[in-house]
Amino acid sequence: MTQSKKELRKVMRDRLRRVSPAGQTRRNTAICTRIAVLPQYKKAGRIMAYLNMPGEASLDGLMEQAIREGRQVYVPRCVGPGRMEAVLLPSVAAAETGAYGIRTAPEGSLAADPADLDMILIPGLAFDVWGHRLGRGAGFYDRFLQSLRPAGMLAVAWDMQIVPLVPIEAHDVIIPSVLTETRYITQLK
Ligand SMILES: Nc1nc2c(c(=O)[nH]1)N(C=O)[C@@H](CNc1ccc(C(=O)N[C@@H](CCC(=O)O)C(=O)O)cc1)CN2
Ligand SMILES: Nc1ncnc2c1ncn2[C@@H]1O[C@H](COP(=O)(O)OP(=O)(O)OP(=O)(O)O)[C@@H](O)[C@H]1O
Repeated sequence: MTQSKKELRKVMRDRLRRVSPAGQTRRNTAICTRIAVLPQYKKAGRIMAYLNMPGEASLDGLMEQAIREGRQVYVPRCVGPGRMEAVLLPSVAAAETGAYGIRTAPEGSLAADPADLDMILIPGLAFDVWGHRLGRGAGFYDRFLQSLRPAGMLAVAWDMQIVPLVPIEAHDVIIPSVLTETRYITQLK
């Protein structure tokens, strides 16, 4: 791994730690509202989102709403070194603590065929306007997204996570669109 990825992770962790709970809530509410009105989201019957770790935008409100609307919502479950699955979440309240202390779907939840997902909402520590993503350094999303359609992928972040340039390596998957509380940056035509 390049040293600069490591350095940027540290900078981002420090920056994200400083956001007040009220500031987080305000940003998260705006983000959930903005995703909910996207045409692509409105059409999506099978959505992969994520249960946030500290310093990530929370999609809990959006996921609850989507489940109430009868859509299938999936979240990551770590199943091996660098390998994850998308497992069906019956409700946000039903989430249990899994690997790395991250909430995930209860034991025995069905895994999706990743190719069947209409939309994949992707967390990260930092993104740039070219869709480069800095993750937590285990390569879970790079492997998971490797052979999937870019059109269904949407990165989700707070404004402060958009940086001038994310250092990338050959295996890094480009995420064609990024949504924040104020911006929607897309490479898609
Ligand atoms: N909300 C959420 N869920 C997710 C991810 C994510 O980024 N966000 N993941 C996306 O990948 C997977 C989990 N990935 C993780 C990767 C690393 C660490 C972690 O704790 N890393 C250590 C350093 C490890 C090391 O280098 O030895 C650390 O951050 O201190 C945690 C989760 C699956 N679920
Ligand atoms: N498609 C892949 N095939 C094999 N190895 C991979 C692949 N993608 C990433 N890796 C390996 O995984 C490790 C972590 O990659 P990287 O630093 O890009 O993770 P990340 O995207 O920041 O993490 P995460 O997706 O877990 O948030 C690297 O050592 C890389 O070589």
